[in-house]
Amino acid sequence: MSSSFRESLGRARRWVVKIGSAMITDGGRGLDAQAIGAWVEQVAELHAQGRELILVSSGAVAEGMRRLGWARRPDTLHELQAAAAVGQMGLVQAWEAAFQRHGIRTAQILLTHEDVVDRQRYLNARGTLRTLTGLRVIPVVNENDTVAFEEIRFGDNDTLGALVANLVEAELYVILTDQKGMYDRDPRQDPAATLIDEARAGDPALERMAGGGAGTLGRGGMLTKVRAAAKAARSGTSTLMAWGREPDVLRRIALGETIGTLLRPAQGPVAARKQWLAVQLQVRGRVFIDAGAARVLRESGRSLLPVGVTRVEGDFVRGELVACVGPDGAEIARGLVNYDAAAAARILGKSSAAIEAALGYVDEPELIHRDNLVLV
Ligand SMILES: Nc1ncnc2c1ncn2[C@@H]1O[C@H](COP(=O)(O)OP(=O)(O)O)[C@@H](O)[C@H]1O
Ligand SMILES: N[C@@H](CCC(=O)OP(=O)(O)O)C(=O)O
Repeated sequence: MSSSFRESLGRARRWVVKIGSAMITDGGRGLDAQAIGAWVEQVAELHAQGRELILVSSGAVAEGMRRLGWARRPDTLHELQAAAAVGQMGLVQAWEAAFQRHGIRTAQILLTHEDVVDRQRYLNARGTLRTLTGLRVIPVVNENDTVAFEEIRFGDNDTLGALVANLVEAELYVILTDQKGMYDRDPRQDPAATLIDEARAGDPALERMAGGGAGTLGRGGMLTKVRAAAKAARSGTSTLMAWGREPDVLRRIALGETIGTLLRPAQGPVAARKQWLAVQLQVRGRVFIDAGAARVLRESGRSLLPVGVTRVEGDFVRGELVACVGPDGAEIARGLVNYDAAAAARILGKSSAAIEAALGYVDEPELIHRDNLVLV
């Protein structure tokens, strides 16, 4: 069962890949261009297969420390922020240069905690990330260290990566770190520690096995990774922790190979995503549907096709949440819409086969896919 799950996970379309400070700076010796080149080559390959990838890259503080000649992670917030500001320049330069060799554009996204917890900003960040991946750009995300106050800092990029996975509803969250995965205890403390192949994300036993306090470069250690996996699971995202220097690590994950530690969500992605969208998102518009469509949504749990829609209201973009309202004015369901308001207005009442003639392109035959639809 596990290996077939790995195989299906390998086919995941949307990935968030987080790379820790120790990995990217070769233990603090400076940005490791060779390692970056190897990851980028693999990301470019997965990207060419039509997948969407978002990188969460640590290393700004570590690279800043190196550039400033500091051997020890500073204690004061302003020194940390200064180091991050210096190092972030090198970080994005390194990613951009490596992706340029494959003709792939990159974008820098710096996020604070507020960008994810505030609904308006949340939608903004989500919309921007989705637009970028839609444009086939690879976003490179880091915490906005220079403006984040101590109390609102993500504090570690493991958590930031999980929240980004929630934002874009990624199927897979890969954490590349300096260990082969998660062990039953800290392998630095006890070389007899054994690697965990698979566990349930959020299992409290995992926290007891995870050591906190990372080395001089990173912040999180294993505890934040375990907690991040639990957060990622809220959107049905599976987390896979693996060694960043493992040859062909991303390619092999994509092939479904058993590598690293897999932390699986208890709920399947569909159920988790439905729950997530019901509580997290704001309704951006309404689509009015006819009696036939209302019946199939209620009774057969099917997707909403444009043919059953009579009118649209609101200014939504693709991927946003809209309410489906029946002929009697009552809300029947909510779901993530596959077309923006203008396109939806042009295809309403039409059969799915007629979408291309109306728009000149087809994103999806459904207006709202049943996986993204919750009855209310
Ligand atoms: N149970 C565990 N399994 C694996 N690593 C652990 C465990 N407990 C603590 N660790 C430590 O966590 C470290 C990885 O975390 P961290 O240094 O924050 O890396 P990163 O920079 O990739 O986020 C490992 O080097 C290891 O010493
Ligand atoms: N924003 C910080 C992230 C620090 C951090 O979380 O590091 P890590 O635990 O190595 O992922 C930086 O770029 O240095």
